[in-house]
Amino acid sequence: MSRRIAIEPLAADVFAPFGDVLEASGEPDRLINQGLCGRWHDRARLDFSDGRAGISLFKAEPRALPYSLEMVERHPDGSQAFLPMSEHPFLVIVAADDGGRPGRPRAFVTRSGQGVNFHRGTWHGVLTPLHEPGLFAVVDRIGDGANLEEYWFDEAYTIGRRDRPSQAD
Ligand SMILES: NC(=O)N[C@@H](O)C(=O)O
Ligand code: NI
Repeated sequence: MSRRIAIEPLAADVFAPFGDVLEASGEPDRLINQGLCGRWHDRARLDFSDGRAGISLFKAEPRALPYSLEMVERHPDGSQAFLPMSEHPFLVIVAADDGGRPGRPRAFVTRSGQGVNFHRGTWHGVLTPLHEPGLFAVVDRIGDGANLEEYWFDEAYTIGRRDRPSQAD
């Protein structure tokens, strides 16, 4: 099977097996602050085996497309959320688990204003901005242990350009 992977637009239903899509879309769950603010309430499953939730700031180098995916990782002890602090789209790569190894990855591109929360133990690519500044708030587990399992592919996958449908598999 081809090692080229087409990029799909991020959608909550498609992403559901891997995590949550965070976006202020549709009607808010609550109107607060004298009706001047919509609240999309409790939209991500935070899950930590022990330790606590923390918020860190990541400033990552933008990547160019096509992107060579050499590895994915997972965090067995906690979920991890990528919340962009700019309006730019970014690349989100995930893979289902197949007997302790990642299956064929899937690649998504966000729309401006979308963030993601990987469920605990979900195979994912590391934070992958596509534009400067690659500035994100990251909500993940603060605690003991590495909480990190990496898987390096024998052969890299090529994450294609969305505007080149010929790369679709
Ligand atoms: N290692 C780290 O803090 N970040 C990664 O988990 C990542 O997914 O980018
Ligand atoms: Ni991670």
